Amino acid sequence: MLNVTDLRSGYGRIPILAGINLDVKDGEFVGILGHNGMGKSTLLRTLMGYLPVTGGDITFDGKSLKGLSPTARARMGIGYVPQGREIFSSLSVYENLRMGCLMAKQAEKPTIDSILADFPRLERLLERPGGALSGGEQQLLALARCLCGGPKFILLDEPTEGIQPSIIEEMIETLQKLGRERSLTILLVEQNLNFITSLSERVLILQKGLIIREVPPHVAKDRAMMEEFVGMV
Ligand SMILES: Nc1ncnc2c1ncn2[C@@H]1O[C@H](COP(=O)(O)OP(=O)(O)OP(=O)(O)O)[C@@H](O)[C@H]1O
Repeated sequence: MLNVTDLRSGYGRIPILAGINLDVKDGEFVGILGHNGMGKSTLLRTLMGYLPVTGGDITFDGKSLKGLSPTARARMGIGYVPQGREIFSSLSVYENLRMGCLMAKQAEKPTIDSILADFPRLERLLERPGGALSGGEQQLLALARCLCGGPKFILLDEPTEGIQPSIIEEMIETLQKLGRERSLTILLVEQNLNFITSLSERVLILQKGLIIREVPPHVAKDRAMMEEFVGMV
């Protein structure tokens, strides 16, 4: 589905991604683990087209994404939930979901009804302004809004940041269910070991703009092994 070869990108003349190689197959959940500042968000922004590729290539379903706008990539079926959620805080939960449908030209009511069936917590908050939700509820809304666009592949940037543990568990269950029911493929970047290992079939370690190794989830789950092998925890 996604194939990334020797990908380079950065901000102006500052290089951040230094040659990323990565494959994500149809239906896979792949996690990328890395400390602050290692380039996780930069990778997702580059895959979505918000940052220019300065070297290498990205192909999605066999087509190169180079030079395509974020909107064109969204139309190809790539969804993006950025770090910090970026929901519309003055619009209600329902209006936020409508925006997700509008941007993707999806039929509104059936799409929202079907998404809400997987997000019972949001169903109780439909009239509330997005800005009046808790951090975890906003994260669920950002994910639900992204799903309104009908993506087949989702880029998820640190969904657990600043979120209480009970909602993290709910998010894990929701994503597992969505993966099964909607045959989604997910590339997730995170610092939360429990979240990433609960969801990912493979965990890749990103350090200084490079994927330095792949670890199976059972190794990533083991804090002592992670400390010893990767210097991560
Ligand atoms: N707009 C920007 N202009 C210049 N440098 C930036 C910009 N955004 C990020 N950087 C730098 O790029 C590097 C990688 O940042 P990035 O946000 O990709 O890291 P990250 O792994 O996602 O970290 P975090 O978990 O803190 O979000 C950092 O050194 C950061 O300071």
